[in-house]
Amino acid sequence: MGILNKKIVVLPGDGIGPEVCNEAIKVLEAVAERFGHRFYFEKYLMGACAIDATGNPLPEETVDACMEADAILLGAIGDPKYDNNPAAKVRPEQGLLRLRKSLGLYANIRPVTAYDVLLDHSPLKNTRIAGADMLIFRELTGGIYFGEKGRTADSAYDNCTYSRLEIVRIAHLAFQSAALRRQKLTLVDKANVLETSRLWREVVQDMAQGYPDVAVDYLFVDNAAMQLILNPRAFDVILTENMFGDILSDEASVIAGSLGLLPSASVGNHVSLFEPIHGSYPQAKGKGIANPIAAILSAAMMLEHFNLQKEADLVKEAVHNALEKQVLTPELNPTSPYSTEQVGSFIAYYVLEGALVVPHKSNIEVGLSTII
Ligand SMILES: NC(=O)C1=CN([C@@H]2O[C@H](COP(=O)(O)OP(=O)(O)OC[C@H]3O[C@@H](n4cnc5c(N)ncnc54)[C@H](O)[C@@H]3O)[C@@H](O)[C@H]2O)C=CC1
Ligand SMILES: CC(C)CC(=O)C(=O)O
Ligand SMILES: [Mg+2]
Repeated sequence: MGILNKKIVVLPGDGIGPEVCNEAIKVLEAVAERFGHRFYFEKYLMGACAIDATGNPLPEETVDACMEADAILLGAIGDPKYDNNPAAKVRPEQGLLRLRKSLGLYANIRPVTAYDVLLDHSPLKNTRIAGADMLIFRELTGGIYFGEKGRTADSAYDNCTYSRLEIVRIAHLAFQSAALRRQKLTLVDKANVLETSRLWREVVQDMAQGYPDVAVDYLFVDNAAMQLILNPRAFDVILTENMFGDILSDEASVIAGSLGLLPSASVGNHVSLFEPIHGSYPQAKGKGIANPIAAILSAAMMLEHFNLQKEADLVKEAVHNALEKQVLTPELNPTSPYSTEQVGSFIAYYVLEGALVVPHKSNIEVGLSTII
């Protein structure tokens, strides 16, 4: 792959979103410098910051810029002033949902890996978590988050609808991925109760005949929530609808070690979007304690999307090195002295310079003038 020019729209959002985005950009700039690529970053508003500035959680110019981009990097959106006000008419989350729908981002892909290097330092070493490695395909533009909603003084409803087409298109991606991995696909649904889940099961059963090498099994979501913790190594590819995927992937982040470690890619028919699976973690805003690795690994997924596999592998290697050298934010080690920015700089430095022997102040605080 030659030298690439790419325009990346950045939606930092709210809370810790801007902090983790800055670290992902720092790492992408290190990749660009090392390999000669040109990445152009343009920041736009979405979420609570956009409501504050324009009254709209997803301004028109943000959608237009996203449509024109080669890829989108998103931090996170959300603010307690809306979460704690059930009567709010405009909400940051509406911006994110509308963006996903406008860009047709129907598949959200969330890798979950148990990091040996973290387990080595943990009482969880040699437990059932070790070796877990799965990929969650979460449907992202249908289901209950997008159905008709209503409210009276004493009642409320949210409708859940799925069409065959919405299931087929993401199921193909999940089957193709399973075929390239360990040939196992688990559909998670609630087909004992929900009509939509029965449609998911019918469609996936039909499609399984076209993928004879992939073993398919079916789990009700309540059982799946338990099996994820009990026997995470049993999972390879998980395919599920929007809300179940949202909930199960946050649960699965505990297998990796922290919500701050899990990246994602959202794909559809046009531009793709890359974002950590976590939210805006408002309690941590400005404290320098947010883990930037989920955002950095989302940037690595973006590099894979650009077919820059060598570059993506280097970023992942740099993340492993940081975990191995215990350059961690405090949720992974409460005694760790490293901030969001220092973890990001350490990873960027590795990308720029290659292997480091020890985490030393000089590797983290200085020598980075070209990328920070
Ligand atoms: N994609 C998005 O932009 C999402 C936005 N949200 C929004 O975020 C706001 C906060 O929601 P919460 O339910 O508190 O979820 P959250 O994901 O922001 O935080 C939940 C917990 O996960 C941990 N955590 C999250 N990110 C972390 C990081 N980078 N490093 C270390 N620990 C981390 C913290 O312990 C935190 O208390 C809400 O307004 C919500 O609507 C929630 C999920 C996704
Ligand atoms: C607005 C929410 C659906 C965001 C969320 O929790 C997620 O995408 O994981
Ligand atoms: Mg979520």
